[in-house]
Amino acid sequence: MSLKTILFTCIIFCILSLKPQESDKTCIVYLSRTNNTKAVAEMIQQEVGGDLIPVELQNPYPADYKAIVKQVSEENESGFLPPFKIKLELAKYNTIFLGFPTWGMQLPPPVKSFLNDYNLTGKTVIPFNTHSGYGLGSSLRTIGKLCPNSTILEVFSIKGGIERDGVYLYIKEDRVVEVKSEVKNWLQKIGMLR
Ligand SMILES: Cc1cc2nc3c(=O)[nH]c(=O)nc-3n(C[C@H](O)[C@H](O)[C@H](O)COP(=O)(O)O)c2cc1C
Repeated sequence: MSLKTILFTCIIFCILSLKPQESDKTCIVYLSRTNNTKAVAEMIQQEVGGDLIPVELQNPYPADYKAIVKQVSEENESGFLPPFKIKLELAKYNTIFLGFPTWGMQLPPPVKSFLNDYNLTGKTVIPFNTHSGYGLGSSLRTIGKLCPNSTILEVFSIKGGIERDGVYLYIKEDRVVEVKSEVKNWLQKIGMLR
């Protein structure tokens, strides 16, 4: 083998080993009604890359706040899991950021559907959340129960809107800078920054 061929082989080998493998792929699955959780999802994507995957349902929730609160409460009571509009292709992702608002101090029913329908065994799940000031409720315990064979990293949770009081998107203008910095610190802490 000539020196040229050996050099060429070495260069190709180096390029291939630098290319991210299929199993290194990241996605950011998120549920968002008034775009606060979406804003955080986009900040995460800006820092770590990955595919943004919004949760879309076969039957969207009502626009009216009182009506959605009532429906969610009934679904939590009955254990109804709302079906997704399309089947997601998650096999290629090894790291899944999972974003959701707090609904009724619980994990929203569509996120329960997600964890029930998709097998996340062996994957790293990174939860993030927005709420109107009351925190995560029982969400994290439910995530732990529904993905017992995943590695779950530390959650990021921050105040978003207060739809009840007519405050929809709260993560905007000056608050974007603050939240971006908190997102970056969290990503650093959990070892997700390159
Ligand atoms: C049906 C429903 C129930 C909610 N329940 C709670 C709650 O229990 N605790 C809380 O802090 N916020 C609650 N919120 C407020 C949202 O968690 C908060 O506005 C969040 O930032 C919305 O995220 P989004 O803009 O991504 O939809 C609720 C909102 C809705 C629509």
